[in-house]
Order: sequence, then C-alpha cells, then structure tokens
Amino acid sequence: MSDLIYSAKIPEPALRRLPWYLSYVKLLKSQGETIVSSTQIAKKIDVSASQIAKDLSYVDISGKTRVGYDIDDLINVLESFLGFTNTHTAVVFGVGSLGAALLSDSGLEQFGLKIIAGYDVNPAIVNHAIHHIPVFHSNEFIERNKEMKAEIGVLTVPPGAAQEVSEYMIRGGVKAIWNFTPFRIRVPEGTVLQNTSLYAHLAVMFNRLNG
Ligand SMILES: NC(=O)c1ccc[n+]([C@@H]2O[C@H](COP(=O)([O-])OP(=O)(O)OC[C@H]3O[C@@H](n4cnc5c(N)ncnc54)[C@H](O)[C@@H]3O)[C@@H](O)[C@H]2O)c1
Repeated sequence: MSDLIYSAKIPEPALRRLPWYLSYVKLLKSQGETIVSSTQIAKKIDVSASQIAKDLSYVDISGKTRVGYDIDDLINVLESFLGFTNTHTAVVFGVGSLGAALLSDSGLEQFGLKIIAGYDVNPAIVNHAIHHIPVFHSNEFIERNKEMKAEIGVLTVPPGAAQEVSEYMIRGGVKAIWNFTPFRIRVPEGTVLQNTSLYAHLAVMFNRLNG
C-alpha cells in the first residue's frame, strides 16, 4: 500500500506547498528543534494538519504517532524530493534587466539551478560576464551547448522573440523551458514548460485588494 502512495504522482498544489513546509522546518532547526508534528506545522502555515500529513505521504518519510517527524530527516527528504539537492544546469536567453538579475542571483543555485551561460544578440551585452557567468551571442548556442549541455533554458527575451528562441533552445538540447515572457509559447511533447509571471500574481493581488 505504501509503495502505491509513494509512486503516485504528486498533485501540483501539494508540490507547491512542500517548499513552505521545508522553509518552516528549516527555521525550527535553526531554533534548535529536532522533532516537528504536522499539527505544529499546521498552526504556522495555515494548512490543515491532515492536509500536511497527506502531502507528506507523497515523500518517502513517515512520522511516529503522537511524536512527529525527525526534522533532519524531513529536511533531507524534502530537499531531495523537490530536486533542490541535484544541480540542474541552465542557460538564460535575453540578458536584459530580468535576465541579468537572474544571472546575478546566487539564491537560485541553492535551489539546484546553476546558470552556466547567458545568450543575447545585443553587441553591448555579448562577450561580457555577469557575476562571473559568460554571456555569448545567441547564434553560438547550438555549438557551445554540445559541450556545456545545459538542460534548462530560461526565457527572458522580448515576447515577440519568445517562440522562435524557445524552438532554438530545444534544437540546442534543452529539455525544459522556464518562460518569464508573457507570451504563451508552444513546446513539443516531452519538453517541460514552466510559465512564471510576476504580472499574473500582481493582477490577483489587485483583484483581492479591490474586492
Ligand atoms: N515573468 C515576469 O515576472 C517578468 C518580469 C519582468 C519582465 N518579464 C518579461 O521578461 C522579458 C524580458 O524583460 P526585460 O525587462 O528583461 O527586457 P529587456 O529588454 O531589458 O531584455 C530583453 C533582452 O533580450 C535580448 N534579446 C532580444 N532578442 C533576442 C534573441 N533572439 N536572442 C537572445 N536575446 C535576445 C535583448 O537584447 C535584451 O537584452 C520580457 O518578455 C518581459 O515581458 C517578465
């Protein structure tokens, strides 16, 4: 029975909640705690204890009845389940204000995303380094990625270039695209697509604020 639970595909809402649990149990660890129960997490995170226990049933950890989870085990298991302990290599296409900020963000590497190069078409940006990460001309990508083998493409080009650039990244070997543009790009089956939009969250916030 438990094998069935662990091999079941975790629903996306549960997957999105796991990082909240992780950051809270890391905080508890920094305060010297060693054990945490789902009731204790529930009090802080505003998710019911039964939902937390259900979410945690997708990861390979079991709590002791009435005692809770060992915090070190829980951190290790969550970090590895979330892919934060493996390093995934990425390239950033479009090193403008957002792309350059991502190149400068050392936080991403702590979550397992290592940006190994940027690509742009602007001669003022190409052949410079940002935060020690080289920026090359886009037309060098296919040749360079045979050696560098980045598996993730971060898309921060203007929306009008988004579809063409994503197809080019896939031709060069990327398996997943993290799309920051507001353009709804299409990718072939088998390529992972993650759209991320600050603007969409902003719209939700405005809507709630006015409601
Ligand atoms: N998702 C979000 O929350 C969010 C936030 C801000 C911006 N954006 C989006 O991110 C994208 C970038 O925004 P920005 O403010 O950094 O823009 P920007 O104009 O500062 O940067 C875009 C960069 O892309 C480069 N570029 C253009 N065509 C290219 C190509 N074919 N190959 C490689 N590089 C190319 C340009 O030379 C430029 O350096 C836009 O689509 C914007 O709408 C998203």
